Amino acid sequence: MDLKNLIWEQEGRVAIVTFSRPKALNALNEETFNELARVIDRVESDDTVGALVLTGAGEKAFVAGADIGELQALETSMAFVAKARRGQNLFARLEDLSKPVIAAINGFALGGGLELALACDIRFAADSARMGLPEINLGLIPGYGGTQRLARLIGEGQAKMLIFSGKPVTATRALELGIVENVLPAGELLAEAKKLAAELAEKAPVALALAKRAIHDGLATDMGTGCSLEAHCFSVAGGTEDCKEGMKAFFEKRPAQFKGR
Ligand SMILES: C/C=C/C(=O)SCCNC(=O)CCNC(=O)[C@H](O)C(C)(C)COP(=O)(O)OP(=O)(O)OC[C@H]1O[C@@H](n2cnc3c(N)ncnc32)[C@H](O)[C@@H]1OP(=O)(O)O
Repeated sequence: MDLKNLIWEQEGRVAIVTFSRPKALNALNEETFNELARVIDRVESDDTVGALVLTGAGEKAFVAGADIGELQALETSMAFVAKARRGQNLFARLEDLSKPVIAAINGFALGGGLELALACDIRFAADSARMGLPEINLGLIPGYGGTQRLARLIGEGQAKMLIFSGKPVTATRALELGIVENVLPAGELLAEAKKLAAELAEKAPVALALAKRAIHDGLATDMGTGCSLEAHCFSVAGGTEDCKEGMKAFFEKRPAQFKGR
């Protein structure tokens, strides 16, 4: 892909996208948002891609937030609303991808950078990484979904601790809080994230997409409605050729060959 602030690589069925704005610690500007939207379109539509890994260029930062220079240039309250909605809508599209998205947090994930990671399905962090929502120090609050996703992920009190204080936490503390699912030595982070992505990319694509849908949409509703949604996703998966192949492969004691239908 022809990109300036992102680097697109593909290894087998895994797409690896690296945020690369070295002079701004990979901060998210409008141009990067436009490119991320194109990447999301590509991942969703490209059947050769079964999973996506996001990471940051360099050792210092994953993504150090929204571009503060662009925020400083905003002059009206409606401009701030538009800025927030732009990021919220883009991250919602990332979260809505039918394929698994793994964040490999290689360094600072601050503000919009952590909000980006929170819109991913699974977060791996380097043991040297630090993450937080420091917008309060700029007289702002998180604006790309961070107040909503973090509170749902780690609970209201812990989310308030991070958002009110603006203080970053270490990767180890992030693991304790449930912000990340794994912490690894920095030198092993990307390899392990790609390894998991490759494993997930070989699963039955429709079943994996339905599991993601049932979990995500179920959390937005009550248990009864969520279980009803699960039953319908279960039935759709049950009607796929891949389900028939999976069960046939089990009895024939061989690996299943899933085709995504
Ligand atoms: C809705 C979402 C809102 C938001 O996300 S608001 C922004 C939230 N993020 C932050 O507040 C983090 C801002 N960055 C920092 O606090 C620091 O950076 C770090 C702690 C990450 C690293 O500090 P250090 O090691 O001293 O590096 P350095 O000199 O501050 O940064 C290197 C260059 O990167 C630029 N930069 C860093 N973060 C951003 C950013 N978020 N937007 C624009 N530029 C950024 C700096 O200005 C500087 O540039 P130069 O070398 O020209 O002085």
